Amino acid sequence: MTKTDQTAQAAAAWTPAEHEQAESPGRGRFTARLHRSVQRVWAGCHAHPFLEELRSGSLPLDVFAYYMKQDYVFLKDYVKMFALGSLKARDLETMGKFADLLQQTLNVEMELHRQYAERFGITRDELEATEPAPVTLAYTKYMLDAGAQGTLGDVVASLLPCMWSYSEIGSEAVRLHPECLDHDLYREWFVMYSSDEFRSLADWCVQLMDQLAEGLPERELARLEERFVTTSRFEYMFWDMAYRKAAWDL
Ligand SMILES: Cc1ncc(C[n+]2csc(CCO)c2C)c(N)n1
Repeated sequence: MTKTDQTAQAAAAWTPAEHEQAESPGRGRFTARLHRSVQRVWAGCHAHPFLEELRSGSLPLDVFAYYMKQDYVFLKDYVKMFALGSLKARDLETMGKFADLLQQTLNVEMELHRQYAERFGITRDELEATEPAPVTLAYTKYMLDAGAQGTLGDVVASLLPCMWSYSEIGSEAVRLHPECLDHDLYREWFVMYSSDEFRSLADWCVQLMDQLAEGLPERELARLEERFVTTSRFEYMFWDMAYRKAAWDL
């Protein structure tokens, strides 16, 4: 069996848990539809060998370092989605929330990212000099284009898989594979993405998506769903790119 077959088999065996619960806040209506539409893709992420090995602690350090570098260039563009969120929002509360997220991610989380990377032997210069891999570039440019051309709904539908899937990956890992917290270096990654703070951020974004979808015609809902499915597929490809350390051929 090839790695891809194994991943598909593991994905089929993986059973969704918390996020399927009807009482979860904001998981009603449109976001329930979104979640259903990416079930196979997200299950593929959970079951990807990158995450399996990260959870068991057997992921080679050089593979994680490659992921960290690509993630850093990803974040540089991703935070611009928060700027677009602030620009396209119509009420002060949402404008302020996106402005806070921009400030927090750009000035606090990215600094933490630099410090964490140093523990893997990646210097700040090396991080700054990282050239985006094809998948990183395609993902961020697709997302920024969808956000720039579209409404606040397009911004949120495009950036949501990043937050929601990471929150699900972090909390499911800690719940089902508590040994993921035993690793000296990878522990921090799981602590961050399984935190209550992170979950409330994802919940806020899910609720905002539901509010924005209310009353929209099916034609627009279908476009938002397509954004959400596409960036979810890019999330899967990002894991796969990092695992294979996939870069430009020439
Ligand atoms: C490829 C990729 N996808 C998602 C995340 C997770 N993430 C990045 S920024 C952010 C919101 C602010 O913390 C979240 C959840 C990541 N790091 N890398």
